[in-house]
Amino acid sequence: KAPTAQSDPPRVLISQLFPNGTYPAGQEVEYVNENSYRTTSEEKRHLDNINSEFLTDYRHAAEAHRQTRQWAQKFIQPGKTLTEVADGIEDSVRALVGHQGLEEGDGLKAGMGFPTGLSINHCAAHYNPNAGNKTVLQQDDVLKVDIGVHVNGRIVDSAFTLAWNPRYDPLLEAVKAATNAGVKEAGIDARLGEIGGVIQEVMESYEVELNGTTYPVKSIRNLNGHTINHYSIHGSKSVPIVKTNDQTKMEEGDVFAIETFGSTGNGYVHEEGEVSHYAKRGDAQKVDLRISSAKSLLNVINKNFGTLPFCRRYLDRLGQEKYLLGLNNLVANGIVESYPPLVDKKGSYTAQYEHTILIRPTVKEVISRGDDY
Ligand SMILES: O=S(=O)(c1cccs1)N(Cc1ccc(F)cc1)Cc1ncn[nH]1
Ligand SMILES: [Mn+2]
Ligand SMILES: [Mn+2]
Ligand SMILES: [Mn+2]
Repeated sequence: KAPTAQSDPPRVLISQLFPNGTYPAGQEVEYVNENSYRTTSEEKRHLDNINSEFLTDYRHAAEAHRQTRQWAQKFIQPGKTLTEVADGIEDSVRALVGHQGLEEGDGLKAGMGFPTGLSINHCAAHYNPNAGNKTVLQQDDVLKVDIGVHVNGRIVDSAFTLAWNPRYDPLLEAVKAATNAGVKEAGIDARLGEIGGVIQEVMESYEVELNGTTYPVKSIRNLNGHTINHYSIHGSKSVPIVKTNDQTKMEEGDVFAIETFGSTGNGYVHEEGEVSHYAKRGDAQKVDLRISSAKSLLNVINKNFGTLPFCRRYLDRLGQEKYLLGLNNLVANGIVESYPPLVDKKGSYTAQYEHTILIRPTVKEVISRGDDY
């Protein structure tokens, strides 16, 4: 008899839990003021209906995201290694969307949208444990869990923060509230700089006391939300998390990742440490590669990831060995972009919350909304 509930760890296909192929909608929020006509407009509803595959794939990926993260929120505890956490999350996502990603091209059908972000304390983003990493989660750590799930290239990019010492609660509350304020402000014709101002206002109304010193929570001013395109995790528009005079407006059909970061440090990150995250550039021009290992590696990247970001562990699981020289050559040639860890100052603590929202013709849909965040 087909299972009707998710297992622990999650291994039941989402498509099995929703057999008639209709997946749960995210949080749908009506547009307001001069855009309120869109709720009932025939033309806008038509535009929505001809986009039904897009919507189905997005809702499919979002349900896999929610079920994986709700398991992860219980599984992730001090004493676990980052490798165990990354493997647990990625095994679940791939099982739920039905693609292990081991045959050529399988990972392009559905699977991880990008490397699982597992960034600790002053590290805010783009950290994933490379092979041999022995890092064990500690009681006083602040861990950002940033999970990407895609179905047919429709990427859900959503993140949350875990901490086990209650002293960090105000930091996590600040960032959760700031992200929700940004999500609320978003909509058709919303100006990106204005959204940044709303986010910063909420974020910086909090403070956190650590070891007898009170720190104001700062928005990390050089991190931002972004548009998401088909098989592409970062599009042209960036959503600032501090006030700017960017008058660019959100438009019908856009997909945005609204992500905010709070910090007890400088409120500014720089690139530092060993790289795990890579992605083939969308605009990579043809280059005749001299190093054969670079040639064969580019082949593997094209067949398994396309322009989806990947990490070293994803190459390891495909059986690739001694690929670093080739990988660094692809980076040096501008064919592959590297994304080093992004860190604030040593000793500081950073937190992140992120949602993916669809600016649909008729309604704003917070596709990654769950009852957890
Ligand atoms: O910082 S980004 O590079 C960016 C690009 C333009 C505006 S923000 N980045 C996109 C990305 C890049 C590489 C990845 F492996 C995964 C994602 C934001 C992000 N990282 C995690 N979640 N969201
Ligand atoms: Mn498959
Ligand atoms: Mn993310
Ligand atoms: Mn993002």
